[in-house]
Amino acid sequence: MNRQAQRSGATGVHHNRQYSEHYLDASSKWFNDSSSNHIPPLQDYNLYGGGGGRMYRSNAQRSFNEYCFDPATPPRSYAIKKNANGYGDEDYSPRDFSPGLLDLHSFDTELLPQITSSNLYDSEPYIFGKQTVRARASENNVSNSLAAADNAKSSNVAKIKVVVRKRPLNKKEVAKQEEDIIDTVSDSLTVHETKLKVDLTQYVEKHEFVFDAVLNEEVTNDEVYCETVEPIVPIIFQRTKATCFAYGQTGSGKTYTMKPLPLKASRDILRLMHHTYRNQGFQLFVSFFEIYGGKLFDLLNGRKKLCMREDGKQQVCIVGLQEYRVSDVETIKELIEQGNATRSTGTTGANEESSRSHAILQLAIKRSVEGNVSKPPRVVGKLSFIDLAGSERGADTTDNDKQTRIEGAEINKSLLALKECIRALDNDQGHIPFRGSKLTEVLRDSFVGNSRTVMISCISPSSGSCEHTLNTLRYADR
Ligand SMILES: Nc1ncnc2c1ncn2[C@@H]1O[C@H](COP(=O)(O)OP(=O)(O)OP(=O)(O)O)[C@@H](O)[C@H]1O
Repeated sequence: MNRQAQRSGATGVHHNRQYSEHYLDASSKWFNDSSSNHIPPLQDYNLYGGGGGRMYRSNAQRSFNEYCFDPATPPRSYAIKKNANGYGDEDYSPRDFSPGLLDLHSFDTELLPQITSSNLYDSEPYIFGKQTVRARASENNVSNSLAAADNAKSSNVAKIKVVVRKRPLNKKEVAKQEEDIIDTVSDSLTVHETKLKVDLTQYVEKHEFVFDAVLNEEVTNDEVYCETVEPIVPIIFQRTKATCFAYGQTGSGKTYTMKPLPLKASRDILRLMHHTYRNQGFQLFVSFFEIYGGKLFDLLNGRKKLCMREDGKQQVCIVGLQEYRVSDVETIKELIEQGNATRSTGTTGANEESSRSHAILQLAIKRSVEGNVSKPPRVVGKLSFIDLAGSERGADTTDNDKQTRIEGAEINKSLLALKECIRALDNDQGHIPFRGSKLTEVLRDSFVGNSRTVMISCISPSSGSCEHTLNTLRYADR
């Protein structure tokens, strides 16, 4: 009891310390400094209900949609047409889609060549007429310095960041009188593992870990976003590919953590596109697929089976994957909801099955080559969100059911391969072992070149999950 009380005290201290600093940072970045603020303030940041939203609401002044109007976007009624099963299908007009990741004649999986800040803003093909050029000159100067600031910021964003998120005890755990065995203080945490001696007396073994950030059970989804994805959003305009994934046992909070992130990121991306990078020809595309039993399924196209190929330049392409060009938050929200619904209803026993698949949502920023709109746009940067299969599923290899064993082995393979790739990236190894699994092959282009990786390790605080929690923390430990 005493220990428990002390521990919650420590957690509180950590929370205050960490986030009082963060709020200062966030406020100066987002709304206090309105003169240099390149992203307009948010109106409602709490769509999924998980976040506190307290950082943003009081300062909202303008409707976000003011910045998001793009006549090239198909009407929303076009974007989401569902059949009787609730899946999107052939009702879509082909004109609503990009060519898909595998258009062998497109440059889709290739990055645009380096664009310096100055020519990024001087690029005339997007400007219609000389008067407009002059009128926009001063605007562009401002944008120039803002982009330069983004460039400077990008060099400060760590190549790999590992964050641990502890969820609160749930009702079931409380009913079973399970204890919270995790202490968090600042960026470190301690697991108190109860063990038995040979004479059956109990003792507690402490396991200490330090990470780039430790988020305790009081931390909201908004705060998770600020700590993880928000810093990398501006740099995907600077030819960077970034990956954010959640790792942890089933029920540890991976989906709860990951679900709001793409929408929050899309809002910021659109805000940058319509403000800092206005008239620069950037386009945003969304795709959403899952890897289940080593096979790929399109979550925005009725779980259509997809296949992966490598082109002559060893660029990975996903044949037939639908990508939607989007320019407003509402459409993105609907696409994400559609994908999530497809993920869980596409197989029997929603939760059970969702923990056996890896869901990958990608936000790609593209731009036409040298302003030539007749050519397919090229990828400038990409942000991938991955809700991984439950980590303990990889251990299902002893299950009697053959299918479960095969799935378990596949998950095991992909999680190990992912860890190997991250380790290789972390050590700046020239060779990244992508071929270890479908998951890492699909992510190949997100790991090469200028990349950023954020791993969110989700843990349950309960004594009953101690072994899984230790496994998760050891996986995340660098
Ligand atoms: N930080 C949190 N605060 C409050 N509730 C949480 C938190 N994290 C998770 N939960 C709740 O715990 C339950 C399990 O979470 P979630 O479905 O995200 O787990 P998961 O790791 O994605 O599981 P699976 O691998 O089976 O998909 C959900 O009901 C979720 O709402």
